[in-house]
Amino acid sequence: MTDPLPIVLAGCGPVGRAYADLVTERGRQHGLDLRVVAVRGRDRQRESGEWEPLTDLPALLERTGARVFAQAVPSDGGERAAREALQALRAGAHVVTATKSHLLTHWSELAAAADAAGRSVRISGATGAAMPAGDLARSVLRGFDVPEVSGCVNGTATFVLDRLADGAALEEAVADAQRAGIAEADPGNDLSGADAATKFRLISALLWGWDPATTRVEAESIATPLPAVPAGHRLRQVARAVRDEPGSVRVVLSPEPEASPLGALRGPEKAVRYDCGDAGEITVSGGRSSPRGAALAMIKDTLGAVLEATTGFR
Ligand SMILES: NC(=O)C1=CN([C@@H]2O[C@H](COP(=O)(O)OP(=O)(O)OC[C@H]3O[C@@H](n4cnc5c(N)ncnc54)[C@H](OP(=O)(O)O)[C@@H]3O)[C@@H](O)[C@H]2O)C=CC1
Ligand SMILES: N[C@@H](CC=O)C(=O)O
Repeated sequence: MTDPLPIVLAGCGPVGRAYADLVTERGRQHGLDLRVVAVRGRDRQRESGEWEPLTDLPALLERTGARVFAQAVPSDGGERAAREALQALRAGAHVVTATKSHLLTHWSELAAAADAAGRSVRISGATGAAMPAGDLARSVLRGFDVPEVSGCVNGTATFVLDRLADGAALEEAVADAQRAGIAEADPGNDLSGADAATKFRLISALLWGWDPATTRVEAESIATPLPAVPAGHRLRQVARAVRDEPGSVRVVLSPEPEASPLGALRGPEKAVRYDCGDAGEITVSGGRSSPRGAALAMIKDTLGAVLEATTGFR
């Protein structure tokens, strides 16, 4: 077993709690002594015992000797997520995040801070929960010269489209997705394609170095009545980016053959298909779309950040 590896965790909602519950046990399986030494909420934090008022993050990171800063705070565009991730990198901690919004706005700044500090930013939890689509884009397909990537990365959309095809009303299908813990409390970004576009802006950044802040999005919303679908096909919310059309992500409702990787998805399943040119097509699918799935993705990233000598987003 290694020396203790202290972790400061921001966010104790469903994802943060599942991460805190599992990270020590999963670390031990790999010979690492991972310990969450402090948890931070909106206005409060807990080091040991009682919750206390929130203090300055850099001082907390220094006092605890944190090696990892794990983020599972709302993807609501607030400036605090970006500020704290930058503070953590400058303090010498790796950043592992399921939070998406600051990655869209501060990608370049985070990459520069991570490279300067020799630390990683790992974002699997933000690019499809437990499905390792981000890992393929980040490192696994290196050298394959990928010209195109497409996929269904919003579990709510796949679930809702199938329920609508079976005759359910939109409100009923969305309520079912919320009860199943897939749809957000405000499902607007799930239905409009904005969440799928966000994940593809991040995947394209990992794959081709595009800056998510300047990536343009065109997205088609799920709304009834749905377009007609040929026999043997299922309607899917498909996100797509093409290497030779830099800085552009499209999300469309597309009929996919039932036997194809995207048409065959069921419930909240997700899949990403990488066209790898001469290496052929590679599709990754599955992985739980849930708070526990996102927490496990963060744990995988924590182990990767600590065990692998990479810096920045790659
Ligand atoms: N749920 C899922 O399946 C998935 C979620 N994600 C992402 O994971 C993140 C966490 O999601 P979830 O666990 O549902 O939690 P929430 O997004 O509901 O966040 C709740 C936690 O964040 C804390 N919080 C609220 N505002 C801030 C802030 N400004 N700074 C720091 N902490 C804050 C709250 O503190 P307090 O307790 O004090 O109120 C609470 O502990 C989100 O960004 C989400 O998009 C990613 C993939 C899948
Ligand atoms: N609401 C999202 C959850 C994860 O990002 C989805 O439906 O995929």
